Amino acid sequence: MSGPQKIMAIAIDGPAASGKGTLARRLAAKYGLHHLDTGLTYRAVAKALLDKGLPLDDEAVAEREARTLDLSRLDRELLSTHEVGEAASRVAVMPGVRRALVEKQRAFAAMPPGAILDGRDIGTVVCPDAPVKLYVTASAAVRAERRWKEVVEQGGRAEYAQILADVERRDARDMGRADSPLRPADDAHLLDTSEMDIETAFQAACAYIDAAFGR
Ligand SMILES: Nc1ncnc2c1ncn2[C@@H]1O[C@H](COP(=O)(O)OP(=O)(O)OP(=O)(O)O)[C@@H](O)[C@H]1O
Ligand SMILES: Nc1ccn([C@@H]2O[C@H](COP(=O)(O)O)[C@@H](O)[C@H]2O)c(=O)n1
Repeated sequence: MSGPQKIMAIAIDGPAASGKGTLARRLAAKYGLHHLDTGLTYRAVAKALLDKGLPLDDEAVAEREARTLDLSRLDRELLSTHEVGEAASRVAVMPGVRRALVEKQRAFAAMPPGAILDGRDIGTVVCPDAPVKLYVTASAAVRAERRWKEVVEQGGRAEYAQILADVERRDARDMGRADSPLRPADDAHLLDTSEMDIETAFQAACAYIDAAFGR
């Protein structure tokens, strides 16, 4: 008789536009794991407030939205706007919102055979016992350029200087908040992709994960 199935959890954190989502999606496909972009959960709460004309600074109201969030209904395309991202980083400072979302994220992480979660506090708060933690980063200038290219390739208009200012403001808010600030977990593996393309970053992450799991 086989014992209980071992759950494999991989935690990926990093600042805005560092490439953690791109990496997490590819790693989930390679290792056959579920994937949750936890940024979408904060974005969904923010969008619900915006759509209903509710204030972004009322914690009780925002927590109520967070408690009713259905993780199976996160629509990346609808949630990807700049306005929603900004609003998400404002509701993400609220402990009540974080508590509600972290409960849901932990339940997701416990699904067999395992999951990859990416965000800002996965290795430090959501899955502190994850056997593999990656902290993906790149300089603010490189991240802003990646985001600028993304917008232009999708047919949008963007000012590089404006995007750089947005990236820096988001970093300051995410790293400076009192509850669950963005920082690498003490046992996280640092992956600075400033000088890596997507494929090189993916191969570096796979090499680290395979070594951690003794493959
Ligand atoms: N190593 C890389 N080299 C060049 N471009 C990259 C690299 N990694 C990701 N990108 C590109 O940078 C952009 C941002 O990547 P991605 O959305 O994965 O970042 P993120 O950290 O998940 O951002 P956010 O937290 O803001 O959602 C995307 O257009 C992606 O294709
Ligand atoms: N684990 C997380 C994930 C995200 N946030 C906040 O949400 C904002 C939007 O996230 P994106 O990754 O989709 O850009 C982000 O700026 C954070 O404020 C978080 O706090 N914790």
